[in-house]
Amino acid sequence: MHARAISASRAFGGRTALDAVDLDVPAGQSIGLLGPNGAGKTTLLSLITGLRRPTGGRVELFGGDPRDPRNRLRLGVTPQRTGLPEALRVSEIVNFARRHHRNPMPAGELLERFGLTGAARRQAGSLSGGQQRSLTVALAFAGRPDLVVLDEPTTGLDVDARRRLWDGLHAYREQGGTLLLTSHYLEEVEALAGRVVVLSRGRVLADGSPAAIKSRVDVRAVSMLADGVPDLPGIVGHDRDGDRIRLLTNDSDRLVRDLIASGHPFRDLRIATTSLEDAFRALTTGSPA
Ligand SMILES: Nc1ncnc2c1ncn2[C@@H]1O[C@H](COP(=O)(O)OP(=O)(O)OP(=O)(O)O)[C@@H](O)[C@H]1O
Repeated sequence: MHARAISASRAFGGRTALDAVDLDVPAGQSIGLLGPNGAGKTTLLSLITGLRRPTGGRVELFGGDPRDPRNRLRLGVTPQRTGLPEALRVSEIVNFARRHHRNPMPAGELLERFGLTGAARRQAGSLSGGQQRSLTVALAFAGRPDLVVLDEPTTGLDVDARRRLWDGLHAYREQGGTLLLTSHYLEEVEALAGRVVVLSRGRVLADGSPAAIKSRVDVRAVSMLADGVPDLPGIVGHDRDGDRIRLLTNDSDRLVRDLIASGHPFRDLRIATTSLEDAFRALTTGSPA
């Protein structure tokens, strides 16, 4: 097991950010941590990477203490926000990272993998936002790590830059690497992870294949002008905006058929996709606020 959280909790002051979370990260697996803002994803990563200690439970990295430098040397990390020394060239930054490791990846290979070959001689400050992000992710791979932990690797990147970065991550996976990443995008964890763990309010809500998670968070909103909420099967949550009632469901076709058959009076029916945040709330409470 490359990393493990055993009933791990973390509080900040009186506030619980992580609440008795169990997570196994076996060698060779790619895991996507998905969850709304404030779910505890970054906090969990900070425990696994040894930046913070749990206030309850235990966390192991390579079977030992995440703060032990011997374990951390086998780890590659890209935090959510990072700075680059703007005046240094890309190749200088890459070599600086490589020098911390005994058997680093050749600089050319690393740049090639993340689509940065043409930028090797440029100063970091002159790169586009996407290239800077790709470089900070690439640096996590400099030491041929056994486990790579990435916090929202592609947030803010355009579609092309995101795909290029995904290609780099796929290459690592194909060589047997172990990946733990957070994301706000279901599409991203589907593309990169074989397993998805959904966190919400500091707890694990769901843990399964991307397809299984997708079917649970694929929620539609059937909304209408009506007086009350109909009592029908398949409604996983509801809310109200003035006279408009929004019914959340995993099967909008069936809900509409049942609604009409029930004779419940309504006007101005609309069907819309929902945000992932809605889906998480439906998963958490069965009834979004
Ligand atoms: N250093 C800190 N001091 C106080 N509270 C904190 C600290 N770090 C995190 N928190 C709180 O812990 C909770 C979990 O935050 P965390 O950053 O782990 O969530 P997240 O899932 O990574 O969110 P996001 O997707 O926005 O990055 C939040 O309520 C946050 O406000």
